[in-house]
Amino acid sequence: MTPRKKLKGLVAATITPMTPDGKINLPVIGQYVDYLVNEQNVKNVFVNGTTGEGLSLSIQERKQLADEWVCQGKDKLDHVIIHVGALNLPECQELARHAAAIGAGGIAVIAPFFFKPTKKDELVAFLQKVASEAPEVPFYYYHIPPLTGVKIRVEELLDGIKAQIPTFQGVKFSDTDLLDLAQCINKNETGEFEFLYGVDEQLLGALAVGANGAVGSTYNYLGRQTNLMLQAFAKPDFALAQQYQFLTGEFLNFVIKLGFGVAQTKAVMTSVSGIPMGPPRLPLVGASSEFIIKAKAKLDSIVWPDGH
Ligand SMILES: CC(=O)N[C@@H]([C@@H](O)[C@H](O)[C@H](O)CO)[C@@H](O)CC(=O)C(=O)O
Repeated sequence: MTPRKKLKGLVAATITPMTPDGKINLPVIGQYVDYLVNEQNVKNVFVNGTTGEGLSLSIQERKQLADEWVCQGKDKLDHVIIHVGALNLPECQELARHAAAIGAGGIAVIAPFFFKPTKKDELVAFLQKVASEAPEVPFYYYHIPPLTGVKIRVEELLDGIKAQIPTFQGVKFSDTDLLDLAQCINKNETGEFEFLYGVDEQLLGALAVGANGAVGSTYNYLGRQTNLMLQAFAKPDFALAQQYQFLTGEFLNFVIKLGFGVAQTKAVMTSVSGIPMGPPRLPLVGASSEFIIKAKAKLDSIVWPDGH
């Protein structure tokens, strides 16, 4: 495999822009790339994941989106990771082959969650069959037990993983179990794997136990501020890093109480960036106008430590 720039820092979990009648709105992706790079200082993306409603899209739509992100991101983005997880193995494999063919910087896979793997070996066997379809592409396991219900601990999964999945590169860790994350990082003595944290409201805790970076929905519109938190942490200026985390937490705590998910993320991103993200796809339903007004007012009321 060609050596690549290590993935660290922020990764935006991309939203899938849709037209008012529910089709994929590919033409806005070029503008979206520029917005992430120029306004949010975010140069990595995770496409077709949870925020991207990947599991609500057809295989054809997922391929179109992957193509467009790779194409529009060329010479602008550092890493384009494509989520290729699905409920059945052939579709995952097809998407993995496609991601390899278009030159994606990485692929990621969630655990299948209708018939669920219950043991580590079952999960690894599934992941291995997907990874081997893209033998030159760095592979990430996407751990998101609140949505998949698959609670196999990652520190257990890591044992011997390289022998079975030579392309294994790391984990997108979307769980609040910082004990599991810390054990993974402790085992990763040589630093061969990357751990990208996925619960934005507690990223600082994950950084403290050694996460390399983060993948999340809020980095679409709070990337600039979260980057300042990463800088403060690296300095180190923990008091400043805490201020940023408290403020992003204040916003998320506010919207979570109102009811917050992918549909609401689409609405917030539309109002902050001006890029029309459109409605979500059923079974998700669009955010209410009351939510949009309150969320925007809350965001606007926050005074960030850098004065913006
Ligand atoms: C359950 C969920 O959607 N989690 C988000 C978070 O970024 C989440 O939106 C944020 O922490 C706010 O709760 C990400 O982990 C999901 C993600 O990275 C993805 O879209 O694949």
